[in-house]
Amino acid sequence: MNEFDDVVIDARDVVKTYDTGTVQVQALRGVSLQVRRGEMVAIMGPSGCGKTTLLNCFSGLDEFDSGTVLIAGQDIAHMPDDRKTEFRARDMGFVFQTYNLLPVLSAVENVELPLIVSGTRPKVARELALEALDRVGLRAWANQRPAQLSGGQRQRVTIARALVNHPSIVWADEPTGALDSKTANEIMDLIVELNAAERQTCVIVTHDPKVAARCHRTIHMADGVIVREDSRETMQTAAAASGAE
Ligand SMILES: Nc1ncnc2c1ncn2[C@@H]1O[C@H](COP(=O)(O)OP(=O)(O)OP(=O)(O)O)[C@@H](O)[C@H]1O
Repeated sequence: MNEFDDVVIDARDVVKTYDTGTVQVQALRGVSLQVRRGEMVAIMGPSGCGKTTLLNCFSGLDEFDSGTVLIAGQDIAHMPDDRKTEFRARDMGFVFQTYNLLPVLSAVENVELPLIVSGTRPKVARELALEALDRVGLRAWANQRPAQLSGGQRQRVTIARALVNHPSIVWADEPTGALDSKTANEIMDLIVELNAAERQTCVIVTHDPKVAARCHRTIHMADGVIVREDSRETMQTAAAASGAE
């Protein structure tokens, strides 16, 4: 672990209960995880085990009952909402399975949107958005709307939007879930390349052992807790054995 220095995500004993009024579901039952700067960590486990809940709670998108989450030393759960929003906009990028792109906006307008919302001047936002599209190989598609792009291209736009601010942490929930395996592989190439170039910390929820095999380590969850951790080498062997190579 010497190639990574400081801990940027430090979660201790996080408990999260959903209360639907009729039933209470304890989705996280005391989860602790430390992730170091520049690490790519995959979160795997059966459907309903708490992966998305972990991502939402750790990234400050959702509240939790108890425990602590420090991001770069900052206790985001207890930040005032406006500061939390600003912190997320500045330091975090989000990539979801369903692209969450606005259909009426062009690729470049989608990418610049978070910058405009956080107060960047439109001219500067446009330059940064074009530069981000360049990084994902889509500058020539800047004026196309999402419907005019393939699934892989749309996911690239989502990645450009997540990276436009050069965030220190990227949270990805099934980033390749909607893609065929060749395109999924290309998207992972891109994520790995960007991680290597910018030393972003990436937390990736995935069902795909091939995706996990590209990460530095894989955390396995079951029923709201972390049950095991595997190295990249172990996941590469597992991916190969499952025929996923
Ligand atoms: N908004 C909600 N209200 C009530 N229960 C919820 C809510 N969101 C999630 N849950 C429950 O919390 C548990 C964990 O859900 P979560 O979405 O984190 O699982 P997951 O591992 O990401 O699943 P999947 O792989 O299917 O996406 C599940 O039992 C789920 O039904």
